[in-house]
Amino acid sequence: MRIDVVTLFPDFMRQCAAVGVVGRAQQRELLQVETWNPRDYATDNYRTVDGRTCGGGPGMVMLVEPLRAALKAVREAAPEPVHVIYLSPQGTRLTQGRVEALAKLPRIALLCGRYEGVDERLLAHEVDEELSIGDYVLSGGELGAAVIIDAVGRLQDGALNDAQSAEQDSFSNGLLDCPHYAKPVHDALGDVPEVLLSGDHAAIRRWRLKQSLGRTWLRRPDLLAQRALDVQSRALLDEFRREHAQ
Ligand SMILES: CN1CCN(C(=O)c2nonc2N)CC1
Repeated sequence: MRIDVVTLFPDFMRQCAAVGVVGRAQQRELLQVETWNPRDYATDNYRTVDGRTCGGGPGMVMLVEPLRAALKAVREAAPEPVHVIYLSPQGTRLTQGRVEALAKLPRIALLCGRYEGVDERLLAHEVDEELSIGDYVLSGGELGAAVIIDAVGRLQDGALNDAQSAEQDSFSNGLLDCPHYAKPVHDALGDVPEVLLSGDHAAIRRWRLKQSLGRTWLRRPDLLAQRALDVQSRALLDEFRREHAQ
């Protein structure tokens, strides 16, 4: 998969994509991340990329032309069609389901706005999707782009080793993750739950599912409402609720 990032801070984005699982995915050529700076497509000697907002008011707006020229270069850089995403609080909230769909595409481009944002005409004609990483205001789209690069990059086949992919499965079923423990088994802070030391893999799977269901019920009931539970999950959640009520 190829991800092209249009950003005024290419070094920052390259560093974000160079570490950990995503960095390894790039080394293994499972993922390619390229950056494009709109300043390189500005038409004046000052490499201007922003202008005063029409109608007055504070702040500046990113100009159409440098971004349009940068996106043209992105599209021409490889043959596959590009799905262009603009990061913005006005976008659809990013979910794991959307991440999994994006991870299957051959290419995406991430447009990172700064200042007050991007001229609406550019968004209307060049952007396929607006996505938000949350209901808060950042200084630019780069952190949202980094989130997408990480979440999508780690899903590329071969990016995660077997142990890590287990962790991913526990969330991708729409539930919060279960608790995790490492050594020592007994610690001043408490003990590791007995079932995890039992070697009974069926019991461990049940315990982890029960904890995920219970945590989701307690912390994110909205996620649970979106999800049909099978007979076993319903029974495990009822058990958790009874124990929690005591
Ligand atoms: C112009 N710029 C404003 C700030 N911004 C965000 O707050 C944001 N991006 O993705 N989710 C978000 N929330 C990115 C775009």
